[in-house]
Order: sequence, then C-alpha cells, then structure tokens
Amino acid sequence: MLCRAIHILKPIGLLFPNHLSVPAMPEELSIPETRLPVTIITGFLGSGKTTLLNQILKNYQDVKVAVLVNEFGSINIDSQLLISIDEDMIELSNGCICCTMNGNLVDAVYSILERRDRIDYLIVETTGLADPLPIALTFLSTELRDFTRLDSILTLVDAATFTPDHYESAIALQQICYGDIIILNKMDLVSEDQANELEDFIRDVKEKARVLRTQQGYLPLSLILDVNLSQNSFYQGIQSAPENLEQSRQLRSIEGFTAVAFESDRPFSVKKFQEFLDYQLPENVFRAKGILWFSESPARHIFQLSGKRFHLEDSDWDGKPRNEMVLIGRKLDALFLTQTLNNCLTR
Ligand SMILES: Nc1nc2c(ncn2[C@@H]2O[C@H](COP(=O)(O)OP(=O)(O)OP(=O)(O)O)[C@@H](O)[C@H]2O)c(=O)[nH]1
Repeated sequence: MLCRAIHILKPIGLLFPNHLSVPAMPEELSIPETRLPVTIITGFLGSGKTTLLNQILKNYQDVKVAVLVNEFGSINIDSQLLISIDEDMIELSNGCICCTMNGNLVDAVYSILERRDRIDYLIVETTGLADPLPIALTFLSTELRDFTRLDSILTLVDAATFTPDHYESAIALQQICYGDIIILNKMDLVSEDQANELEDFIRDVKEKARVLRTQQGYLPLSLILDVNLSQNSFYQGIQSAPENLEQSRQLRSIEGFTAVAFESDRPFSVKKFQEFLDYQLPENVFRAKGILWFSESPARHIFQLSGKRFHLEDSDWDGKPRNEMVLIGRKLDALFLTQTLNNCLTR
C-alpha cells in the first residue's frame, strides 16, 4: 500500500474545473516516438513551489523547458530574457516557455505540443490549494497519454510551518500522498530534531517516500527531474471512478479556503501596515502576497507572507505606484480585512 490516507480520504479538489471535458486533439499533431516528460510540482500555500521552479529554470542547462503556471507574475522572469509575449505564453531567449492556464489544462498542453520548436520537458506548477490527483489523471487518462509521460509528482513541504494536523487540510495531506518525491523545504528555519520529526510523520503517511531536504529549493536537478518515479499502476482504480473527482470538487469547497483581494491607488503608512501585521492579522490568514506602495519609500515592494513570516523585496516601479495584495486563508472575514487595510492607507 503506497499511501494510507487514500483509504481515509476521498481525493479532493479540482484545480481545473473544465479539464474533464477533454477537447479534441489538434489534427496536425501526430503521435511522437518519445513522449514529453512531465513533472508536477505541488505543495501547500507558501511551501516554495515557485522558488523551486525558478531554480530549475535558472539551472536546467541545454534543456528546453515549458512551464505551466497559474499566473506569470509569480515566475521571476528577467525582462531582458523575454523575446516574445503572447496572451497566454511567454518565450525566453534560452528557448524555455511559460504558459498560463486560463482554464483547460488539456488545451494548454496541446498549445505547447503544437509548437514547432522542440520542447524537451514540461513542468506544471499547481496552486497551493490543489489536489494533484486530477492533474495527474489528466496526463494519464486522456489523449495526452500518447504525447506525454508523467515522470513524477514533487511535493514541497514548508518544514517550518507544516504540522502533524497538516493545517487541518485534507488537500495538504493529499499532496503528500500523491507525491513521488517529498521535498522538505525551508530547512534554514528548523532544527535537525524538528526536521526528523516531520520526516517521521511523512514516512508514516506515505510509506517508502523519497524525502529530500533543502532550502530555497536548491537541489541537484538529476534528483528531481527525469527520474521516472510515477507509478502509473497506482492510479488504475481511481481512473475508473470519475465520481471520485466530482466528490473531490465538493470536498474542496467544504475546507473553506478563500482569498481576499485588496487594491488601492493610495499608499500605505509603514507604521500602520506594520501594526496590522503585528496585531491585527487574523490567525486564519495563511498566506499573502502582493506589490506594496508605502508613502515613506520610492521603491516598489514585493510582499510575501507565509505562516507568521513575511518578507519584503525592493524593486523599481515601471508604472504608476499602487497597492495590490491577495490574502489567502480559511473562512476569511473579507469586510474586516478590507476595512483594516483601508485604515493602514495614508489620508
Ligand atoms: N526562509 C526560507 N524562505 C523560503 C525558502 N523557500 C522559499 N522561501 C520563501 O517562502 C515564500 C513562499 O515561497 P514561494 O516559492 O512563493 O511558495 P509557493 O509554494 O509558490 O507559494 P503559493 O504561491 O502560495 O503557492 C517566499 O517569500 C520565499 O522567498 C527557504 O528555503 N527558506
């Protein structure tokens, strides 16, 4: 038995609600001799998926990678590397491409396969609240299986915030259950004992897991890419049970995760915003990210909050300064958050 929790939990969560209505294969596409290897990167909110992806894009030499992400903004693309921009696809000068998934995963993969230039590898980064199962099934049980080969699912775990109750989220547990490689990230923030305890928990949930430890997603790529670890037979029973997928969609909404977006054309006061983080930020906000404007600073600040930790990175404005932020958590009080953040703006 690979994963105990599968017997306890039904798979939850469909990232791509439309992906089961499979579009027809484009006519000009012929079945290739070798299938495109695919790695799925999953992991809970703020665990370090994008950080790992940026490491891969920087260091995977001579391999043309296509990445499928949910938003371009999260990928750290040096604008000098950009050679073309299309609505859903960005091409880098090293030949790698990034695509956003504005809906159907199968469509997005076909648009990569249809490209004339050769793509050697496909990486899909899921959202932090996605169950990887339906995404894996999309590669294994649609026509995509003739064109692609699911290599492995990498699951990032934030070693500093992950608890044995896995945030009371079945999604977080499913991500571990379906991971072929579990990456304990943020090792700089935990002691050896804490890491050992976490690893014991993971091995208890997922027998024979391949567990790697790292910080900032630094890992030899040969350990995580083209490793051929996906055990397709593991998915056989699940493939023939589409009702599980519908059930999973419903269960996801029961977990009650919500996002609150905040925007303003006025700057924050640093002091008030700091007070918000220190004293007013509700416990049920797990993750926040945004671009911030402070009246005291000419810089554009990239804000990242994960668990209790936050981080600000300076950059330059290329347009009119403004505030844009999203807060993610469970059963958030949107009115309270919006009003409290409004109170942090300068008058
Ligand atoms: N201290 C520390 N911070 C890290 C490490 N890896 C990533 N981070 C930080 O953790 C935050 C979240 O990292 P991301 O890579 O954006 O995480 P993600 O999984 O893509 O997050 P979502 O967008 O919520 O799904 C960022 O501020 C990163 O800089 C690490 O090893 N150590």
